[in-house]
Amino acid sequence: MRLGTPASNGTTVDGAAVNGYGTAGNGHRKGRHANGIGRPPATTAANDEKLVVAVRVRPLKPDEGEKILHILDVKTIVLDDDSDKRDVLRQKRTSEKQYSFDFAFGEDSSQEQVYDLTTRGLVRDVLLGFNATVFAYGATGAGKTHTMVGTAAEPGIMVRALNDLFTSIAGNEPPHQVKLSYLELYNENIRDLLNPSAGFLELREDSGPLRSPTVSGLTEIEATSISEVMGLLLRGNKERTVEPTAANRTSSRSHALLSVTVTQSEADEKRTGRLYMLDLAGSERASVTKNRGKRLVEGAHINRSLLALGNVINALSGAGSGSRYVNYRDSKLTRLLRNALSGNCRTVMIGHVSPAAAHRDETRNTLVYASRASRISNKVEKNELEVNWQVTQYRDMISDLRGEIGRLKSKLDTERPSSADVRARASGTPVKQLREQIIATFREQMKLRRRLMDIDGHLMSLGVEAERQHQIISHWEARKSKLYNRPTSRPNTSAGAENGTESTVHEAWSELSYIEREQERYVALRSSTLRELEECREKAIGLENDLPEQLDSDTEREMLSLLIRVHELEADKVALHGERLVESHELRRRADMLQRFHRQQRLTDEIITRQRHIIEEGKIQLPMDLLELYTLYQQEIHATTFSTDTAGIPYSAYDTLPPIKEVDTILEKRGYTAMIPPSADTDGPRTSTGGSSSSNDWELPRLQTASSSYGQGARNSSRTPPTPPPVLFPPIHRT
Ligand SMILES: Nc1ncnc2c1ncn2[C@@H]1O[C@H](COP(=O)(O)OP(=O)(O)OP(=O)(O)O)[C@@H](O)[C@H]1O
Repeated sequence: MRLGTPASNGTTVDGAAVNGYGTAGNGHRKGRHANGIGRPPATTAANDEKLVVAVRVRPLKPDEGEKILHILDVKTIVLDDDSDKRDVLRQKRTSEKQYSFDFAFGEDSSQEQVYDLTTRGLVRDVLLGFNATVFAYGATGAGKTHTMVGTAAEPGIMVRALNDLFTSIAGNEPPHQVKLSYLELYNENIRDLLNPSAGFLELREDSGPLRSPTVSGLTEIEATSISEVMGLLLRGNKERTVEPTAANRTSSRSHALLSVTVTQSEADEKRTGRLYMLDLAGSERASVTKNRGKRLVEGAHINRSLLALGNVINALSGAGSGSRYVNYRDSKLTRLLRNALSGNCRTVMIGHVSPAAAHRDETRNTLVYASRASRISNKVEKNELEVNWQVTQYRDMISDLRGEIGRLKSKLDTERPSSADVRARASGTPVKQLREQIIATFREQMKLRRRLMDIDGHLMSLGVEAERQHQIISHWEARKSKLYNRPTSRPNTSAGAENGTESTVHEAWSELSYIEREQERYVALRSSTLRELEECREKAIGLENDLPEQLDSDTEREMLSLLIRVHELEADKVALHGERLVESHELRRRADMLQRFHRQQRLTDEIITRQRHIIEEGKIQLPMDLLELYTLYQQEIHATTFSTDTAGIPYSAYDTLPPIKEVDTILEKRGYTAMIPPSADTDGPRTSTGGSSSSNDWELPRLQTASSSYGQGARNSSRTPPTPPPVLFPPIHRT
């Protein structure tokens, strides 16, 4: 079954429509919510929701010696990183590095503080119908289990969240349904912690375009009280694979995922939110854990899955140049977390570090990892709220009208009790038949319209997904220079992939084939639905045309016209919903396109800049026409100097533009000189922020080479010592 859904037969439901892992909570309604919290309709389309990143420092143990970490303020951690001291050239530089996060928790932070600032809000969101995830990351022995599970005296996030949840829903009408599932991922095998005898469970992906993860046969238990839910949690925790290692006497050797689903049903509405709480196994170095044999194999699995998670975080955070394919398939952990990291879910990551000098490397890695993670943003589709809110308004209007019809109906009955003939006709005559036929055709129309809307929505998702796959393929082709050297053709799938990148492209092609087949199927479905709808509409018009001749009184006419109006409004409501959906899809498509253009532009700028350095260094005489083109290009740069880029960052390329004297001269003649700032050394070594940590393993090498001396430094090389290269315009990684 899909992770966290009650189905037990392994079947899946369409993520967008029902309860897919990581998909948006789906029951929204107007005004007050069940927990009494009112939420105004969101006014934006899909919102970029940054992943919230917190880091917690565990207390230093008595035998751990020197401390290398301290908390500067509520957001900043300072690491005394002596790695630079080993570097003779950098010995004079400060060895302290600052890392900033959404929250920094010191050694004396309490379980309550950590819960309040990281997870309490998520519980509220889940009750509003959103999905949310909180996960603990860090080296082995850094305090993850302490934060997530805790002890009886100091309960952790899982216990507090469940407590909060039950307190919030107590006494609510209609009552909430709370379901719990708890699994562990041990050596790439999934075990049901609530039913360990079930053996290893299979992780599947459903057939929808979102490919939502589904764990086949996972138990989901309904809990009606806090004591029941605590019993389940305790039971699950006892089943976790925990072993002593040299680094931690009670080291969790598995990743544990607790999923809590909260549903509230009222009339025909259903609101579902999910909270995922994840205690990851610790990243570790064999030399620290002194692991051998089985422990070493476990460690390798843990590290592999965490590396895959690191790569996903790296790719999602946009590190390196250009867009990168986000490969979730390298481990079950990333496949399980796919929607939590990239989908429609609010996510909080709590990094854990030890303050001891002995764990310096692990600590630095975690801090860099967490810095990367803080660049990720998730799209949480609040727009659904807005659409649903408007739909609810229509529904209110319709129910008002229905009330009016009821009143009219009784008026009709009471005002004409004496006329037996009229009564007889009203209860079994053409007017009644007509009315029923009209209702039936409208209902049919509604059904068809809804179907059409679903089809359109699905087709659009497929279109967006196809575009994404095309993008992956064209990146790969560009990298391989295939765009220029040979015609594009689909790789021979039977030949097998040569390397990791190619296998990614093979996946993209197969995904694309699947999408194309789906598109064909849905286009055919759309045409037949449209045909049916047209027939139904014609039938309704025919019935309406018959009406006036059959009606005897003004009240009857009024009643029927109101009836029709009700259905018209219902039709408008569905159409509005559809249009909104179309708009939000279109916005997403355009945002993707803009991003793509933006990346292209940055690449072009980078290429031009590099070429200009070569020209500068080689003192190459430019042909006049190229000089003219450079001049035009420079003018364009001027024109956009004070504009804003798509990410809202003022786009100012000129301050980093390496000057070409001839172009500058031409510009000067055209009156632009005043706008050219002096060439500045803007890319000096940055050592004091986490995001720019030089010890970042994931960062791709910068495009400019350290050996190239250019700009002011190059031209004045006889007078001044070489300076570090300025940032080329515009920095590519700023997207
Ligand atoms: N904030 C804290 N306050 C007090 N004790 C802590 C804190 N954090 C961790 N500890 C203690 O440190 C030890 C290691 O912590 P814990 O087991 O939570 O680490 P872990 O990161 O989950 O390790 P592993 O990945 O090996 O499971 C435990 O004895 C725990 O009680």
